[in-house]
Amino acid sequence: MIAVYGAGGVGCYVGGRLAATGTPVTFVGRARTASEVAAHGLRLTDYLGADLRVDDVRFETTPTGAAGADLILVTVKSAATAVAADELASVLKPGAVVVSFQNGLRNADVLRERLTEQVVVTGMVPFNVLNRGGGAFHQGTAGKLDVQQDAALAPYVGAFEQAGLPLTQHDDIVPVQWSKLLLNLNNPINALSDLPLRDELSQRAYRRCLAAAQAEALGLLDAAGIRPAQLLAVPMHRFPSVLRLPDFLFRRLAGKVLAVDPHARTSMWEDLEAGRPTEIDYLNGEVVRLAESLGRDAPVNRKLVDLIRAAETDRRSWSGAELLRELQR
Ligand SMILES: NC(=O)C1=CN([C@@H]2O[C@H](COP(=O)(O)OP(=O)(O)OC[C@H]3O[C@@H](n4cnc5c(N)ncnc54)[C@H](OP(=O)(O)O)[C@@H]3O)[C@@H](O)[C@H]2O)C=CC1
Ligand SMILES: CC(C)(CO)C(=O)C(=O)O
Repeated sequence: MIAVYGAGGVGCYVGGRLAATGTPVTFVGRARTASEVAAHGLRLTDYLGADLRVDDVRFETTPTGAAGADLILVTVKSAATAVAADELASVLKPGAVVVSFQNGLRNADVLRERLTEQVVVTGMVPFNVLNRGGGAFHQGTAGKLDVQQDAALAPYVGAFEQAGLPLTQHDDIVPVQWSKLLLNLNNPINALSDLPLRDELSQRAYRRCLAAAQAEALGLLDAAGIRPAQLLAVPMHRFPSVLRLPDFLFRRLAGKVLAVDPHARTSMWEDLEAGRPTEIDYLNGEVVRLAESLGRDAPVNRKLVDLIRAAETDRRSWSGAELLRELQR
């Protein structure tokens, strides 16, 4: 049996796709999600036109829902990982395989520290999941699932393939995680813009903010000897120059980036909207930490951390020009 621990956007979508193709899945999450799913079942759609339903969903609201699971997909937000790990430690059987399908760099380590009798594998979800409400979840952008190569995953490879979400196994997942983090540097910009991703990325001023955050991070990664993996058609080190292009050229050369669901936003926008703490410390905060470890500074990413911290208590929306000015100060 597979358990999803933290059944929200990513968990309901990935677990739902597995369940829709006949894999037994138990979802563990909050009561509000449980009642939505009890009322409507799960509906999983994607940008390619897939439209799947799961009517009979096993949804539990206590950690014991994961007891007996052979594979556990952890999909809580980063700040909730330590608590989830402690809860899992009290119910999981020895030898169970736990995959972190979370953003950031350190969630799998947090799980590993606490789940000493289980096998913890680092994973990464490259695509966007939109929670449409009423048990409906939509994959808005392309991408498969990335994981650290591990023999313990062998029994589950077929199920993911059948679900249309094959696992790409990597010898070293760290450069993949850093590349995803470079993309996630947009999360605070998107959240501060208060716009859907497509509208935000259509505007050069916001893209210049992202280019500044990425260029800063890329310089630090270079100094640290870390080479981010290539996730999309363009190598990561060329992203800032593509982002800085005028709108008409950007549309022509990187139009695919804008072919995202018109309603899709980042998970950080969802957190601000719901009044929850964000993952800013685990995303742009990692760039600030990397700078500190090198005896350097990361003023653009530090400013984005500060702006999101402020927005967590007192929210306002920023135009692209305003945000760019603030980051250049
Ligand atoms: N959304 C997206 O498009 C993408 C997100 N990601 C990453 O995936 C991870 C998950 O994100 P996302 O799915 O958006 O997050 P969500 O907030 O939608 O889902 C997480 C769910 O887990 C619940 N939860 C937290 N702690 C526990 C617990 N101890 N037991 C049971 N349930 C718990 C949360 O409830 P509560 O809110 O009450 O804490 C929430 O309902 C993050 O790291 C995110 O950055 C990666 C790619 C895309
Ligand atoms: C896929 C992406 C980059 C944007 O939705 C994301 O990871 C997030 O929202 O956290």
